[in-house]
Amino acid sequence: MTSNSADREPSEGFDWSKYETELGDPEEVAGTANVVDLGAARDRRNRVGDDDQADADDVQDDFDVDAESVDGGPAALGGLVDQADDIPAEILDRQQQRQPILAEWARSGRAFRAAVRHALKDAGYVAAYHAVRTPKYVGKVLIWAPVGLVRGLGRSLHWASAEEGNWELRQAAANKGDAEVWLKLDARRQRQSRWRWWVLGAAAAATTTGAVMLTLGPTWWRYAAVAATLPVLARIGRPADKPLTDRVSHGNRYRKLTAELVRRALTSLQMPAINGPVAKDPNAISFPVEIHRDGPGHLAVVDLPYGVEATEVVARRGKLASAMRLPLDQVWPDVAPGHTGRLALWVGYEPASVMKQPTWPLLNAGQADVFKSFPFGTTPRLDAVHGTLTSRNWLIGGQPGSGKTFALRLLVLAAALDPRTEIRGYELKGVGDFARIAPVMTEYGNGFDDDTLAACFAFIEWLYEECRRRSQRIAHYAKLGKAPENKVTPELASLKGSGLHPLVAWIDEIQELMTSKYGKDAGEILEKVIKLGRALGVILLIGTQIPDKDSLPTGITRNVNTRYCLSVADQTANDMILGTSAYKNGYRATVFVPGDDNSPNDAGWGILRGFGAPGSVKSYYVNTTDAERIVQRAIAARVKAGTMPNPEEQTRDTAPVHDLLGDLARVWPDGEKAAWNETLCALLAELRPDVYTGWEAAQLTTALKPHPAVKVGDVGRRIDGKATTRRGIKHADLLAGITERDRKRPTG
Ligand SMILES: Nc1ncnc2c1ncn2[C@@H]1O[C@H](COP(=O)(O)OP(=O)(O)OP(=O)(O)O)[C@@H](O)[C@H]1O
Repeated sequence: MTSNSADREPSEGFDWSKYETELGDPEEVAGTANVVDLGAARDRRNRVGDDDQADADDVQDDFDVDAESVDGGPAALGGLVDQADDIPAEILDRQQQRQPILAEWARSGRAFRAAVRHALKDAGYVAAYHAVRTPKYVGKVLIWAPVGLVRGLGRSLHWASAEEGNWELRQAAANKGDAEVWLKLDARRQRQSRWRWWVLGAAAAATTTGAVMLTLGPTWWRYAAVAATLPVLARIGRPADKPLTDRVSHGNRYRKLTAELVRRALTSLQMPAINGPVAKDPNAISFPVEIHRDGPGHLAVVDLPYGVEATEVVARRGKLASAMRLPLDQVWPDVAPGHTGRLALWVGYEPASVMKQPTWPLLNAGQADVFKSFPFGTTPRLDAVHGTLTSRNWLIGGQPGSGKTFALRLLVLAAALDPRTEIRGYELKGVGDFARIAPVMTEYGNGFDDDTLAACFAFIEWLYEECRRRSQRIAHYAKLGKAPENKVTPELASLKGSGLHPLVAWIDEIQELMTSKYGKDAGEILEKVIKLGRALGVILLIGTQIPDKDSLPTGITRNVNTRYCLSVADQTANDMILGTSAYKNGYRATVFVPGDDNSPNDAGWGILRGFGAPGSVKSYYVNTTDAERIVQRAIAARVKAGTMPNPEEQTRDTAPVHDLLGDLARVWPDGEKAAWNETLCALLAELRPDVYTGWEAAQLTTALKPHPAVKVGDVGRRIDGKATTRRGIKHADLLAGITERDRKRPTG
C-alpha cells in the first residue's frame, strides 16, 4: 500500500495522502473493503472545501461503486464518456442529432421518386397478378356463392332466434332441472330475439324491394348487383382454408430490412467477435439510427460489438447476402462515418443488375472542367459518383467484357468536353472503340502491330520529355508568383501559349505494349511520367486486361492514385488494381460477372478507389452513337476556343507550344502605339523564358516574317530628351496580323 500512497505524486491531479488520511489506515480500509460507512464518508465529503470540489467528485466515484450501492439494473446504453461540462459547447452543438422533420423518403426528389416508383410497381404487380387469375376466381365464386346463400340464410335465422346467446346456461339449468332459472333465461332470449326478428324482417323487405327495383331498372344494374353480391356470398360459402384469391407472394423479391433480420444475418457470419457478445447481450449489436428507406432500398446503420470493424463485415458480403436469402448485388454493406465499428448496410428493393441507371448527365448538354469533378458513375443506390482528372492518374482494370474500355472512353469524353484539354492516346486492342473521338485528339493510334506499338512507345518517351518541359515552365511561373505550390492552376491551364494546358494521355489494353519488346523501357518511363505529371497537368489513363506484374509493372500500380477495378477473376488481379489488402478488406471486384453486348450482367460495375472510401460504382453507359454526339459538342466548343487539333499534323512538337503573335499581344506595354523589338524581346523572355530567352531584335524580325501584316520598321523614341530610333512594330499591325492569322486557320 505504501507504494500506492506515498509514491504517488500530487501532480497526478489527486492528493492521495490527504484522502487516505481522511479514510483512515490504508491497511484497515483494504481489510474492510466492502464495509465503508457511507454516512460518515458522505459527511467527510461534505467537509471538503470548495477548492477541492473537483477532487472530491473523483472520490465520490470510489464510494458509488461499493457493494451496497451497486445498481443491479441493466446498464444504460450509450452514456456520455465525459461529463457534458467538459466538452466545449460548439462540439456539443455539433453532436446534437435531431430527428429529421420529414421521413427519409420524402427528403429528396430522388428518394421520393424512388418510393413512388416502388409503390406503383408493387401496385401494378398486384393488379397484373390478379388480372391473370380472374377466370379462376370467377369459377370459384360460382361454386361457392350458392353455398354461401344457404349458409347465409341459415346464419341469419340462427342469429334472429338468439339461441346462441345463453344456450349453455339454459342447458345447464335444464340438466339440473332448475325450471325457474331456465324460464328466466328463456324469457331473456325471447326479448333479444324479438327485435332481431324485426331487423331480419326489415332486411328481407329491403332485399325484396331492391330485387324488384333491379328487375325494373336497366340491365347493367342487375349485372352490377350480381357482381357485388356473388363474391360476398362466395366469401361466406367458401371453406375457411380456401381463399377465393391467390396470395400475392413477394417471395424473395424484397425483404424488408428489420433489426432482427440484420442481427440474424450478422450472427450467421460466424464471427466469434460478434457472436460472443451477442450471446450475452442482444444489444451488443445496436442501431444508432432507425432503419429507414434510402433511395430505392433500406438502410440500416449498425453499431457492431466493441472491437469489430465494419470492414470485417464488408469482407463477408457473400455470407451476409446468403443469410438474408438475397442475391449478392442486392446487399451492399459499407463502412459508415462515425467510427470504424459502424456499418451501413443498404439493401436494395431489387438487385442492382436490374435497376435502371440514369443517363450520363453530360450526354446531351454541358461542358466539363478537368479541374472540377464530373459525374462518372452511380452507386447501387443510384447516387451519382463524381470523379476528377486533374492531378489524377487512373488505372482501369478488368477481364474482357467487364466494361473497362467504356469506362476509359467515358473519361476521355469528359476530357473532350473541356476545350482546353489536349488528348493523345492509343488503343492497343485494334478495334477502334475510340475512333469516334479521334477528331478531337491530337494523336490517336489503334492496333497491336509493331508500328503502332513503336508509335505508342515513342509517344511515352515524348510524354516524359513533355513533363520535363512543363516542369521548366512551372518553375518560371512559380517565380512570377503564378504557380503557388508549383502546380498547374486553372488560370495557367487556361493561359493560351503557357504550354501548361491539361494533357490527357490514355492507353487502352496497355498489356500489349508491356509484354512487347518495348515493355521494360515503357514501364520505367511511365512510372516517371506518373510521378512527375500529376503537378504538371499531365493526366495518364490506363486500361488493362491482365493486371499481373509482367503486364503492368508494379512501379505503375504503386503510383497511380485512382483505381477502378471492374470484374476480375481472382484476388491477385483484384489487389494488383486496387492495392494490397483490398480483397482482404472487403473490396472484391471478383463478385462482378463480366458481360457482353447480349447479356450485360455486371458490365460497368467496379470498385472505385481514390475518392474517399472505396465503393461499388457503375460507370455511366455511353454507347458509340452517343459518344459521337458528345464529340460533335466537343468539336463545336473547341472550334470556338480555337483549340481544335489539326488532323493533318498529328505531330509531337518537341518545341514548346507557343503562339508568337498571341504572346506579343499579351506582353504589349499598356497604352503604347508602337514598341521596339528589344523591349518586346525582354518582355517575351519574361513571359516564357524557355522559348524566348536570348532572343534579340533581329530574331524577332525573322520570326515575324510569316506574318506580312506585322511590319517591322523604325520606331522613334525620346530617351533622356534625345530622339532615338530603333526597329520595332506597331500595335495596330500586330492586331491586324492576329486577325489575318485567325482567318486563315482551319475551322475543323
Ligand atoms: N457502364 C456500363 N453499363 C452497361 N453496360 C456496359 C457498361 N460498360 C460496358 N458495358 C457493356 O459491356 C460490354 C463490354 O464492355 P467493354 O468493351 O468496355 O469491355 P472490356 O472490359 O473493354 O472488354 P474487352 O477487354 O473485351 O474489350 C459493352 O459492349 C457494353 O455493352
